[in-house]
Amino acid sequence: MRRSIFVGFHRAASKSLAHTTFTNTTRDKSFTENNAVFFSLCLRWFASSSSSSSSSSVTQREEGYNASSGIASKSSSSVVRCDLRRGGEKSASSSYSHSTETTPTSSGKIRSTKIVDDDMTEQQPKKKNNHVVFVLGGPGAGKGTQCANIVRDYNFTHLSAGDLLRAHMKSGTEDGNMVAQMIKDGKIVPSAVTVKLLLNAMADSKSNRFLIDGFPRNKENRDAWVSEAGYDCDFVLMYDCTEEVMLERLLGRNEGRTDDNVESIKKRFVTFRESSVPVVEFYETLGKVRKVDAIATPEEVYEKTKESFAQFE
Ligand SMILES: Nc1ncnc2c1ncn2[C@@H]1O[C@H](COP(=O)(O)OP(=O)(O)O)[C@@H](O)[C@H]1O
Ligand SMILES: O=c1ccn([C@@H]2O[C@H](COP(=O)(O)OP(=O)(O)O)[C@@H](O)[C@H]2O)c(=O)[nH]1
Repeated sequence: MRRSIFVGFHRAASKSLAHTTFTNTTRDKSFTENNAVFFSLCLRWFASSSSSSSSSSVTQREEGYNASSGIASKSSSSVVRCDLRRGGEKSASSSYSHSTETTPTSSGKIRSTKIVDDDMTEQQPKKKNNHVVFVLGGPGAGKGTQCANIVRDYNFTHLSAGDLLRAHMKSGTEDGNMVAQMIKDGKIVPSAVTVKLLLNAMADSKSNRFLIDGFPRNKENRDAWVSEAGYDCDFVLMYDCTEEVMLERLLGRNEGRTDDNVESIKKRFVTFRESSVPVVEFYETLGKVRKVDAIATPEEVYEKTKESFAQFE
């Protein structure tokens, strides 16, 4: 990691020098040359300091960089894994900060992507043969209904994050009680809990095709997933529906759920708008979203859905 920061710094410095050299007037050339000497000394100092573990100033530089870019260091990501094994009680916001796009400067972006990639390949061997489709859409959009069709026709295993959480809340543990209250309030359960449940369910399955229904519900969920699973989804299947239609469907669902009442539904809609829509938008920037109009009949919605699964026939 230090090496990649050094390379990034070297590139940024070289770029800055090149820019200065080609744009300044002759009068400024001596200043530019002095600058070059200064930068060169800095680089030498930086390189020698990087190789010495006792240099506090370089460590501060590195920590400061990580803090501003939101990149978890190697040591912090291993702490997260320990927490997951223990039961994931740590709050999601403090556990996960892996990200590739939060770095404030453009030169930082290049460096941060490299660091994340290094961490992934070194610590998280990718399970390249797993296919994961995230199934998203507002509450009541018809995700579960369509997942049942996909499972029947394309040999996928359906993992509903909501169902896993509802089973967990019945455990009677402190964690389970917390989940029960969060579901009633339409809040998003900490990523550590949900990711652990999902990965455990996947580990128990012989399948390598998974429909993960109702997850990730926010960007933090997604980052936690990538951090722990070591890979992202193949694509996101997004069921697009109006709140009016979803409300009607939810009130007619009759599955005895604690959150299918008007008060909870309104809260779930707010959570969906504020937290889940942004994660869909994030995946849109990656070109991974396949949107399906969910207002039509279940059969019509499935006809559209099938277009995304041709590769799995
Ligand atoms: N296209 C559709 N048209 C009408 N009702 C639907 C449609 N899709 C699902 N439903 C019904 O709406 C309710 C919510 O569907 P569900 O699949 O449970 O949604 P989600 O998993 O997105 O919360 C269920 O009662 C289901 O039978
Ligand atoms: O990844 C998830 C999935 C679900 N939930 C919680 O479980 C509830 C029900 O989710 P589910 O997907 O079962 O139902 P939907 O609201 O989509 O119909 C949500 O409102 C959240 O409180 C969560 O916190 N994280």
